[in-house]
Amino acid sequence: MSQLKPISHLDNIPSTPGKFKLEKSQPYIHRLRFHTSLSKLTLWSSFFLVFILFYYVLSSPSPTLPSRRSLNDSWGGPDWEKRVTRSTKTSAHGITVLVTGAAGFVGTHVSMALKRRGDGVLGIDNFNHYYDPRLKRDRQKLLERNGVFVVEGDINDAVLLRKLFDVVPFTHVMHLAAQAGVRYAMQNPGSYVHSNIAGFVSLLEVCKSVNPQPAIVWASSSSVYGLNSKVPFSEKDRTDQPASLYAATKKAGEEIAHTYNHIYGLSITGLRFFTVYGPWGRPDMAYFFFTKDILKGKPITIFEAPDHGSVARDFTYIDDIVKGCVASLDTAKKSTGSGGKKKGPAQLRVFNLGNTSPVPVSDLVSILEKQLKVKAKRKVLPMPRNGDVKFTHANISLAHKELRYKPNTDLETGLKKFVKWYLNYYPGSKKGSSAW
Ligand SMILES: O=C(O)[C@H]1O[C@H](OP(=O)(O)OP(=O)(O)OC[C@H]2O[C@@H](n3ccc(=O)[nH]c3=O)[C@H](O)[C@@H]2O)[C@H](O)[C@@H](O)[C@H]1O
Repeated sequence: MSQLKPISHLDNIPSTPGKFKLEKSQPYIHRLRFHTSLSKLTLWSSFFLVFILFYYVLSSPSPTLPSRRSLNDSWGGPDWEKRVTRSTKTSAHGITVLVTGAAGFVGTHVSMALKRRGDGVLGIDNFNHYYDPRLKRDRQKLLERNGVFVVEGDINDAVLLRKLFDVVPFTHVMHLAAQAGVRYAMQNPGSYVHSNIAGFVSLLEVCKSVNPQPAIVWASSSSVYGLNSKVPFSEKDRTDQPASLYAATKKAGEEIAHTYNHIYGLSITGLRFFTVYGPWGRPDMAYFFFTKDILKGKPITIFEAPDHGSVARDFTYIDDIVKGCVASLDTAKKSTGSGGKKKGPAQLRVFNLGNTSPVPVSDLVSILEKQLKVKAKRKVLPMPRNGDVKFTHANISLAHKELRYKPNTDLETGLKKFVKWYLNYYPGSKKGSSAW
C-alpha cells in the first residue's frame, strides 16, 4: 500500500470514541503515520488469521476423508494393485481378510493359516524397529513365498487403508498390529499411544465408513486383568486396574471397540492373548532372549514376587492361538452398518485365549536348559515395578463354548518346537556354549 495515497474522511473517525481526537491544526504527516500503522496492523492481523485458518483446515481430520498421505509412500500403481488383487483371491467359500501387523509373530502365523485354507489374505505392516526388522523381513519372505502380499505402511495412514478397501472389499479385518511388550512402555510411552490407540481408531474410522463394513477381530491382551487377583481370569472379572501403559492402551482399545460397535454397528471381537510363544516369535519376550543368552553363556535374570514366590505365566503356544483367531473370524457375524451409519445392533465379543495352566518362569528356564542341553546362569531378582504382574491364568470356558477353542500344546512340547526353529534360524548360535 502506497504511503502517498490520499487519506479518506474515515481516517478522522476515532477507533475508540472520546479517546482520540484529531486536531484540525495537526500536521498532515501525523495523520499519515497513524493511517499507515493502522493499515499495517490490519494487514498483519489478516495474514495471521488466514494462517491460523489454513493451519486449522490442514490439521483437523475430516470425518470421512483421511487428513494426510503417508510421507513414506511405498505403495500405489498398477503393479502394486495387481499384487493386492492377486493376494486376496479366494477359493469358492473363502473370506477376504486384511491382516494388520502381518509381518509380526502372530500376524505371520494367522496369515499363513488363512491362506492355506483358501482365504484371500492381504497383509499390512510398518516394519518398525522395535525389534530386529530382519526377522520381520524374513517372515515377509515366508508369507510372499506362500502367496500373501504384505503392504508396507502404517495403520495410521488412513489414505492407504482407504485405498486398500477401494481395491478389495474385505469381508474381515484381523487386526494384530500393535506396540507390544509390557516393560518397554516405560521407555517409549508414545509408541503405545500411536499404535494401540491412534492406529486402532484410524483403522476403525475407515472400517466404519466403507460399504460393506468388514467384521473385525483384534488382539487385546491378558494384561488388561492387571492387578486383578481372582484366578483364573474370567472375561467377567474387573479390568480397571492396569499395571502398565501397555495394558492401559489395550483396555482403552476394548472401550474404543465398544464405542464403534455401539455407534456404527461394527462387528468386533477382542481376543485376550496370554503370553504367546513359538517359532518365529518375538525376540523381546523372555523365552526368546533366555534361549539366546543361555546359548551364549550369558546370565539371565529371573524375577520373583515380593514374597519370594514365583512369577508364573499361562504360556500359550502359537498354533493354539491361531486356531482361536481363525475360529473368531469364522463365527464373527456381519457388521450391520454401512457408509458410517448403523442399521441395527452388531456383535461385540471378548474372549480369553490362554492355555489354562500357568507355569513358573523358573520352570520354563529348566525346560529350556534340558532342550538346549546347556545350564543357565540364573540370577534371581525381585520383580521390578515396571508393569509386570505376578501371575496370569486364563479361564477359557467362554472361548470353548463359542469358538470350540481347546489348546492342546503343553509348554514342554511348544518349547521343543521353538528351540528346533531357533537353532535352525540362527545356525551357529550354539557354538561356544558350555554343555550341561
Ligand atoms: O499376555 C500378554 O498379553 C502379554 O504377554 C507378554 O508379556 P509377558 O507375559 O510379560 O511376557 P514376557 O515379557 O516374555 O515375560 C514372561 C515372564 O518372564 C518374566 N521375566 C521377564 C524378563 C526377564 O528378564 N525376567 C523374567 O523373569 C516376566 O516377569 C514374566 O513373568 C507379551 O510380551 C506382551 O506383549 C503381551 O502380549
